[in-house]
Amino acid sequence: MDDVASRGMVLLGCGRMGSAMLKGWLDGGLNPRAVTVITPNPSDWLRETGVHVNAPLPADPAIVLLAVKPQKMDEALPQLKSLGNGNTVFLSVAAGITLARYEEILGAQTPIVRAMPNTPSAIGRGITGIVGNGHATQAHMDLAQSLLEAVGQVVRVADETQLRALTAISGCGPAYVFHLIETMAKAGEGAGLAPDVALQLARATVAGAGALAETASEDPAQLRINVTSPGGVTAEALRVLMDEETGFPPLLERAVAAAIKRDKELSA
Ligand SMILES: NC(=O)C1=CN([C@@H]2O[C@H](COP(=O)(O)OP(=O)(O)OC[C@H]3O[C@@H](n4cnc5c(N)ncnc54)[C@H](O)[C@@H]3O)[C@@H](O)[C@H]2O)C=CC1
Ligand SMILES: O=C(O)[C@@H]1CCC=N1
Repeated sequence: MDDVASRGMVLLGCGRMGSAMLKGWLDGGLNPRAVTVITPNPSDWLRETGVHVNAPLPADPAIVLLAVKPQKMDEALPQLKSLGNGNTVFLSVAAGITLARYEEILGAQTPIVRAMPNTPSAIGRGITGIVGNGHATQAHMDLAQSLLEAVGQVVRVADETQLRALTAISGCGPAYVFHLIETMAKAGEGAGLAPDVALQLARATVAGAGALAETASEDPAQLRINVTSPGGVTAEALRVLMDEETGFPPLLERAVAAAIKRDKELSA
């Protein structure tokens, strides 16, 4: 982090993901004057942080965070080409775009780390997978990891292809869980509860179960069994949800396969 404070950091794009990460770093004590953000539409929050917005680039920043949409990368990234092939690490959170594609744009000697975070990073509860190219040294990987740990847990994956599956599970996963909350609330309404009560029940149940799954010594399967009284009520619901043909297992398998297919399309 001393290196970031002295050489500086650049953010390309500062929407939901970029802001969540920047907030974590600033809350952790990073000097805003060490940060330069390039973004066409800076938010009020960003302007008030005291970072440099759309200012000239530092000559040799320690790190560049790439946080534009994958579809914007080809248009946005070439402006940073002068920082490639040096000792600046490029840390990308964009889905789908491969290390090889970054090397094509920035130069083959550029240290690049691909990362896939998720939106709970906004409250310091994210989980991010990372993988580096051949020029990302241990020190570069450690820098990327320590920056990402400011917003949650970090796992390193052995090779880039695994980032696809990780994206489909933890990158997209919060959306699946939010949809579970929505659909539980809807089902509660359908069964006669007031909408606000149904939403409160669904939200607290998912949050409470998540916290229990994270802290309990038992694994999730045992926690499920703990809820399921033999011959009781939960068992009947689980008979539907755990059905091998029509329940969660085949449904989630299809959802994950669809996410992976799209990730492949984005990297084509
Ligand atoms: N939202 C999520 O849950 C996750 C998103 N990601 C990745 O993070 C990246 C950003 O996603 P979000 O933050 O959700 O999108 P967003 O739309 O909130 O932010 C993108 C930002 O890039 C800016 N931008 C557009 N064109 C630009 C240009 N030419 N130069 C500089 N900035 C430009 C936009 O103004 C915007 O502020 C994507 O590549 C996505 O794949 C990764 C993990 C999770
Ligand atoms: O939907 C997307 O493409 C990004 C990647 C993971 C979460 N959001």
